[in-house]
Amino acid sequence: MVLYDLISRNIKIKRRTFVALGCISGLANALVLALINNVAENISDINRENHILYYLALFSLTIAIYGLTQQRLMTKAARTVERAIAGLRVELFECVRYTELSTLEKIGKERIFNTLSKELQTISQSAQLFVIIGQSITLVFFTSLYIAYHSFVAFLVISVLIMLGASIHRLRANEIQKNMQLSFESENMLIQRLSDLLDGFKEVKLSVPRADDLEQEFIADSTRARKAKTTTQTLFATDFVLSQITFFAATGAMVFLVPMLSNVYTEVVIKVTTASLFLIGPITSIVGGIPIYTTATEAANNVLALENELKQATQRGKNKEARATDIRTFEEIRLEGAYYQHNRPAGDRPFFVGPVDLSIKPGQITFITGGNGSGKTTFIRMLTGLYELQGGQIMLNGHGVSSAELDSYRSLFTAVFSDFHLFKQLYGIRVSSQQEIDDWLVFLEMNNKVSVENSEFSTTDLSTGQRKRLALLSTILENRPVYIFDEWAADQDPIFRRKFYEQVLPKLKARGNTVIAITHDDAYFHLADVHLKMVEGQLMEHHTVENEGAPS
Ligand SMILES: Nc1ncnc2c1ncn2[C@@H]1O[C@H](COP(=O)(O)OP(=O)(O)OP(=O)(O)O)[C@@H](O)[C@H]1O
Repeated sequence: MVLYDLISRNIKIKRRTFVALGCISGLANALVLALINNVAENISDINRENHILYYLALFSLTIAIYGLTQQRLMTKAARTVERAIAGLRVELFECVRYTELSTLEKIGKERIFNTLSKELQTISQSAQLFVIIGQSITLVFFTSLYIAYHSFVAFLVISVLIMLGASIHRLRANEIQKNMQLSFESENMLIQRLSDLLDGFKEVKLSVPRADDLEQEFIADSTRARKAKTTTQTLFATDFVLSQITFFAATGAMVFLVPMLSNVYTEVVIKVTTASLFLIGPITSIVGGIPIYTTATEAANNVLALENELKQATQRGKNKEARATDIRTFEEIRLEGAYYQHNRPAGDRPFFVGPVDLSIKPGQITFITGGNGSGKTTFIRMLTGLYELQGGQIMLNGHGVSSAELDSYRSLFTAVFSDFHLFKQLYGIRVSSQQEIDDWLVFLEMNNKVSVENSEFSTTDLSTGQRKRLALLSTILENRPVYIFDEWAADQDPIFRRKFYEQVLPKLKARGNTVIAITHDDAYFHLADVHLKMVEGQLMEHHTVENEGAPS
């Protein structure tokens, strides 16, 4: 049901149309059986009375009705499921978009990739299966009615055996689900190992032991996935064989058992036996479809679990319609007792930043220094609202920023993080003049390498320092009130580094922009209006630290 609920929650499924089409095609299918039985039984009479053409026409008409309704049914099912999947894809994308950074860090990229690609595809592949299973159930129903009409005892025997077959499957459903979950988790790990290989390809190429270890881990995960999948498939295969045996037992019961249990004529035995043989197709479809259905149900469970986790702790997720407003100016950003603690594995020493009390004024240039792991990046994420504070608050122009206002608050900032991502397309940046872009490209000494056309960089296949210049250009074109740079100049040559500190930052300041830069370039410390230092999660004025002789 979870699968049906997931598919139907955003689109209106025309159940009546599906049921009507399914009944017609199932009935037509059963009629084919009745016609064949009838003609075979009375062939000499039919020939004698010249009725063969009449039966042939009826037979053709029944097949045509079956073909048309079946085709409509399958097309409709595919359309419905694909529309639902497309909606789900966008919904999950939005869930990721609206979730918090801390939630995303907890969930991990691999699971999101796996769910958005493989799991949705699994659900999509099950579309035709719904029809085939639905239609097979209809056919089993009509054929059973046909059998019941001729012999109620035969009908009872068939029903008992079909129920027996279904119970065998139900008994093992838990074990199957457990193994499917195990294979999903192993596949997430496989994606992580593959990302390690691709993202760290250079490092892997340089070190055979690293490559060996990575491959060993990959093989171990792959073996785990294989074992879980093989166990699942073995369970399915046994189910399949048992259900086939049950079915053969049912057909055998028609000739061996039914005549013993009731006084039926030979022609009735022939009819119910033929009818039960006619059940082979639909019952095989149902039993064969169970693995796909179960896999798709498990995929639906994984989609829902991910969606729930993404939505958790996302207050704004509930209110997506309330779009953030762009804030283009501010008088003061103040942190009051701001505090954030990272989730750490049990037993690890907790790490927290804060409480931080700080005031940032427009046009100010603030430098933040501090040792590795002292909490500078964490602090920047707190300040920009990327991490929701666990204590204290952010005050904007004297008013506390609520959770619901965080999206708007974040629009104050633009940033080049140390692990920045360069978007080839200038998403969300509306530049009024091409001249402005070209001028900046010249200023950043990138005009001979890159051009911007249709809001897109002509290339991003550049050196790290050059890519950082393009990331800087994107932020400049964005023109937000506050600029965040996390060790921006670390990858620049000395000449451009100087240009960054002595020309770019003053240019931004002259434009009225505020700059907060994490930096270790002590040659330029004098350019800062405010100089702060982070020491083990505690933010303090730089001279205070120097006076106390704290470690750097
Ligand atoms: N996502 C995370 N989950 C758990 N702990 C984290 C996470 N990110 C950082 N930490 C921990 O927080 C501490 C501070 O990290 P942070 O990145 O803020 O330091 P930093 O001063 O920016 O360091 P660096 O100069 O090396 O970039 C580190 O001890 C780190 O282990």
